[in-house]
Amino acid sequence: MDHIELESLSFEHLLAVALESGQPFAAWKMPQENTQSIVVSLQKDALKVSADLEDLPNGFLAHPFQTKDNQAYLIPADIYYTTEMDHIDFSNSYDLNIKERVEKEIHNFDPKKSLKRWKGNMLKEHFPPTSKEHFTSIVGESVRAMQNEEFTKVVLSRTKEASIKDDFSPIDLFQRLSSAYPTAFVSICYIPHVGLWMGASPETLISVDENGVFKTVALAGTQASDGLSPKEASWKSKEIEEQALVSRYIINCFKKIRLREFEEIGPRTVAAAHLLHLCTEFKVDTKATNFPQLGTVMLELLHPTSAVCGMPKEIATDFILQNEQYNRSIYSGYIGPIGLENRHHLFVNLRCLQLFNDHALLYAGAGITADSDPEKEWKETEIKMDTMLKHLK
Ligand SMILES: C=C(O[C@@H]1C=C(C(=O)O)C=C[C@H]1O)C(=O)O
Repeated sequence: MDHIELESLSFEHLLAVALESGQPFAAWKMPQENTQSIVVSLQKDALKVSADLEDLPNGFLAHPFQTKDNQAYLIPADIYYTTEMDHIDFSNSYDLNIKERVEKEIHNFDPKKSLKRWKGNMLKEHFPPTSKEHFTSIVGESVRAMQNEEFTKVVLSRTKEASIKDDFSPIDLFQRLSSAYPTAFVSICYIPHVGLWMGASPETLISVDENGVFKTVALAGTQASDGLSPKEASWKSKEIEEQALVSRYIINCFKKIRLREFEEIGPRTVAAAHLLHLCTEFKVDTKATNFPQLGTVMLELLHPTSAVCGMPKEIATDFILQNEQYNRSIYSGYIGPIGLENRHHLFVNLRCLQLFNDHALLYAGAGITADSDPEKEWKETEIKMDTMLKHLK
């Protein structure tokens, strides 16, 4: 990496430049950390890649829920900056002319002016939002199929429109989410043809830290916290079974690769915004097990987990594709930084929304089993959407 020193540069300044530019970019804040980071690509489009963490350039990866070619979008870190740095890193692959032009653009940009241009880069249309009638009817249909033992679990999701004010600023929303949700992965990412997405995810799909420690979690079961702390929560057998199913799914993935040296912690109750979930954490020391590529291997095996898809995976996927009547795009896919700071951290893209020029589209789903009640599952998607909705206004 080469770098330029910039006086009076702020994270928000760079985020504003990226947002107005129409270039692919992503900015984020990790759970339990205050640092905010941003990568910007200097190419017009994101790269289409297979999610091979060992071979990819550093950047931000975004994988849809479902794809025909199993490819992810990569926003390479041509420009990288965090609130811990006193300079911007430029990837070596660009010549001096481009660096100077970009540097000038950043200097001349007035971040105090209200942002408008970004709206012109938004997608123009989307599938109609899901009606309550449709959602509850497909939940009912899946419950009947599960009572007939056709499958065990399916996660059904839906969308909802919410208006935004004329002077709505994605940057202000990012800052509100960052301070409201210290334990979430707060992110904003723009990919041409995929759109501008923002979210506050509570769920790691996989991470590999700078010491080679691999982690994944089984997160499922949902209740409104209603003022209860995680320690005070109690769970019904439906949620306990639903979460155990996700844990079993992960253990099965370890079994497929004959990996026995994993540590299992939980299940415990964890808080995510105003919600509580059950969570089991799985850890592997990839150095001690001599398995440096475990992150890539598990990513391929895990996604989509039964926390967002179902069991068995193929039947649940078919049920989702045939019944939801919209395209999930990167909702319930995975997103996150790879390679930067010598670590990878990919999160399930949940508690998120997609921005259009005059409104937002919220996404949420709920795990359905043979015991589910359609009305309650609708309610569960409503309270999940509140994570973003509360801060949109
Ligand atoms: C599908 C979502 O969340 C997932 C489903 C959960 C559940 O069914 O209880 C809980 C946490 C997440 O793994 C979502 O937020 O949209």
